Amino acid sequence: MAGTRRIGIAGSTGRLGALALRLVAAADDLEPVELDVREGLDLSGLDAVFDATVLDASERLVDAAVDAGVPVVVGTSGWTQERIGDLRDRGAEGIRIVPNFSLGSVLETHLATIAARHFTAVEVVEAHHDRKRDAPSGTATRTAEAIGAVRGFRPATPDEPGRGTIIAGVPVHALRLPGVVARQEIVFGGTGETLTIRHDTTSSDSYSAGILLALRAERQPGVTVGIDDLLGLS
Ligand SMILES: NC(=O)C1=CN([C@@H]2O[C@H](COP(=O)(O)OP(=O)(O)OC[C@H]3O[C@@H](n4cnc5c(N)ncnc54)[C@H](OP(=O)(O)O)[C@@H]3O)[C@@H](O)[C@H]2O)C=CC1
Ligand SMILES: O=C(O)C1=N[C@H](C(=O)O)C[C@H](O)C1
Repeated sequence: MAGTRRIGIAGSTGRLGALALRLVAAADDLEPVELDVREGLDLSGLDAVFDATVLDASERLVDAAVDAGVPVVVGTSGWTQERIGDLRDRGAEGIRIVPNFSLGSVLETHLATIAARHFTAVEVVEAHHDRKRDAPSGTATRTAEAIGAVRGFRPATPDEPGRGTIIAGVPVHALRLPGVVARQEIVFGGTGETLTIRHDTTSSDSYSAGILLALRAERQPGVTVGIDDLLGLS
């Protein structure tokens, strides 16, 4: 269709990719093209790519997109600060890595950066469905990094078995259970009080608005993490 932007969708057979495929197919201004990253990385004719695969495939896809000058919205979790730093060093442009597309989750992490100015002790507990392949979640990792950036690196006292994965000085605990979609609690401990910030994903519909916002956003220079800028939060 004239005037539509062609969006390559990698991982369109999976939960997140199938949602993106439906959203893009239903949008008047976007046209979906299903991509199987296992079969090749030809991105010609695409205006942007949406990635919802696994980390290894995601990294290869983003490398190919950087070479081809095609913008990418990455939904796949597991991108480390180090790998994002490598992309920036390569001069990557138009890459947006989104740990979580849901408005409530983005706000939860943002609110945690405010609380982090006032509390020195904090732990994160995330829960996801039992088909999730990675742990801790991309959202919990990003949350811990965002808290760590406010507090400065302060090693958590208990770096020992049974006390979670320490990310940017913050212990992160991961549960994988049937019956759960996604949930995250950020618990701050202070003098005679705790503050808990909790977000519940009850349906993957929560990702829809953020996916479309990211796909329709103007191409950003360099590498952007999250959709905070698109929500007026940064
Ligand atoms: N940012 C966000 O808001 C969200 C992020 N996610 C993240 O998105 C990613 C996908 O999640 P989800 O959709 O639940 O996962 P699924 O397991 O449902 O889907 C994974 C998709 O990746 C494809 N795939 C698997 N291995 C490879 C490979 N080696 N090369 C190419 N493609 C591959 C699968 O294809 P096939 O079917 O052929 O195996 C499938 O299409 C995860 O990292 C998850 O954490 C999930 C939800 C929200
Ligand atoms: O795999 C999932 O389901 C999700 N993955 C993302 C993550 O790792 O944080 C986002 C959301 O929590 C759902």
